Amino acid sequence: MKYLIQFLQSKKKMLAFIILLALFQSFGTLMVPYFVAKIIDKGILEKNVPVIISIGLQMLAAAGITALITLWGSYLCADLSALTGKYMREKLFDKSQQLSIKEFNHIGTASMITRATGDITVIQQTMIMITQMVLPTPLIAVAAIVMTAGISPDLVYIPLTGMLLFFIVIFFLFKKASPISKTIQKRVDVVNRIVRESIVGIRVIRAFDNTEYEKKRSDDTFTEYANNVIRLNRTFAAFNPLVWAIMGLAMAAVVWFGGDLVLRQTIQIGSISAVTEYTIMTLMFLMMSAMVLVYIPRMTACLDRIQEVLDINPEIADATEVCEADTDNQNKITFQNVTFTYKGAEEPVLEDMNFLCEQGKTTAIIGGTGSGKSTVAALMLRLYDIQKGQILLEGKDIRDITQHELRERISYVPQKAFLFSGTIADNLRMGKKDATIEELRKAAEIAQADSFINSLEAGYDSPVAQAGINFSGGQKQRLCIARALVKKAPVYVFDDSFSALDFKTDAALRGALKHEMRESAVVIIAQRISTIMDADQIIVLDAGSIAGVGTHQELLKTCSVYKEIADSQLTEKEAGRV
Ligand SMILES: Nc1ncnc2c1ncn2[C@@H]1O[C@H](COP(=O)(O)OP(=O)(O)OP(=O)(O)O)[C@@H](O)[C@H]1O
Repeated sequence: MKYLIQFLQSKKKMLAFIILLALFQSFGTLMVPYFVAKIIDKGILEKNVPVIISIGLQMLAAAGITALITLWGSYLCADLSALTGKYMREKLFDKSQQLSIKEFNHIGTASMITRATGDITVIQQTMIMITQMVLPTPLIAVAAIVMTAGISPDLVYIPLTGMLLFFIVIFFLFKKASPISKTIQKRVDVVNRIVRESIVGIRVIRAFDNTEYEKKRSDDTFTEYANNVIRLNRTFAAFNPLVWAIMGLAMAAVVWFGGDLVLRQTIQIGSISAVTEYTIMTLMFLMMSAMVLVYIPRMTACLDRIQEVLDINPEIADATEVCEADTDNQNKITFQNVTFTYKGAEEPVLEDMNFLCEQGKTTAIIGGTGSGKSTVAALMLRLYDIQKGQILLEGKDIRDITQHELRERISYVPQKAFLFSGTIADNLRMGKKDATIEELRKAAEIAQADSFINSLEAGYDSPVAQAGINFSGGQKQRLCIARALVKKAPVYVFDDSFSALDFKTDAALRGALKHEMRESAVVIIAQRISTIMDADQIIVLDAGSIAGVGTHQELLKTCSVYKEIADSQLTEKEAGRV
């Protein structure tokens, strides 16, 4: 609720104007019964045609003006609701960019998507309903009571009793509907997760012939959701006839008691029609409000879920006093006694790591699955903060420079090749918005992607589907490498980025990289020895510790872990031992 209040405070004038329009709308709505009463009493009963015409015209004008005011109010309400959605989505997006990977994972992708889409839509729709249906209700109720009292104080008890009965019904309705509304919103998260998994994992589901199991899983989830919605609708099904009964009783009471007053000549006959209309109108607005109010627990549940994300204090934040990296420093990345443990893990994933990546040199990191290679890359980018030691970029602790500067100075190719929808050129320009087509071509040539891009009909303007699914694994990897190369940076990190390339392309790419990257430090993480055997230094990781550092030939002699990997992958001749 805090963020909604914050937003509404910034839109005070607009809100005040909407309330003012609601006031006029309520007044205008109540004017119609007033004119009807007057037409009956002064025109029809007295057979005075000019009065009928004159009051009829006044009535027409009042109805027309009220309609225009209502239209204006609706327009502003829709605007306010759209702006609320925009504000909340922008805030959520900004926050999602600040959260650490751990914090993001804690919320979960499916839930994050539901919060940014469905939850905000619920808030927007409920806001429109509140401003249009709930806001005028107290104004109409008070004005109707006052106007009824003006006609006859004796008849005031009828709308008051009607309202009292109505509130009793509402109280029980709320008690039953609120928990169901809250449950429905929670179930939406589960529905989204199941739908997302069954769409993203469609290939695996089909490959494992798991369709029946998935169908049952989604059926159960959808049924649970539907059952809750049915329960809510049933509750309302009982509500509607009750309210209509109250309205009918109120009308009968007005005619009964009003008729008696007319016979005693205390009020005129037209007044009965006015009081009936006031009573019905008040109860109708109350009924609409009640229907909207049932959505409020759902809206507050959505607001709470958004607030939960926005209130997270990102664990990785820039220091209050930051310094700039020393661009002349040749020691591009330094790990000094680095120890890192993932939250919740018992053992450190990396322990007491020391190494240096120098300008113009290629540092390779090799090791078995789960030995901590990708974690090293993540730590360089400060996706996690280390518990012990220091990581330096150009001589400065990465916690002392801004995250923006750090990530500006490192160009990174992730292990899992990911492309965004758009064109190839859009994707390549991610790290350098103003890169010329020549720059794109050059990067693609180094990444061995130029020839396949040129073979496409639209070349660099060829469309990339969502997540790059219209490209093969190897093509995606080459495009991701080209994307990283377009960005000029003193440090390049390739996290297992050559794994989907054939040996020939891998070799051609490494040759081109060596030639082009003389001014930068290059870090290549790999599982294949052939990818890294000509690196200037190779770091061998074994269960989070450095088992050896040196060149290929040195490690063959000194590091048993490396020798084991080499023996399993290369022939004697390939390993350079003969
Ligand atoms: N977000 C995480 N939370 C907890 N543990 C993690 C997380 N990411 C990785 N790990 C654990 O840290 C260890 C090292 O993972 P890492 O991804 O760095 O290994 P890797 O050497 O790159 O493996 P691979 O070659 O299979 O990609 C693994 O045991 C893994 O289970």
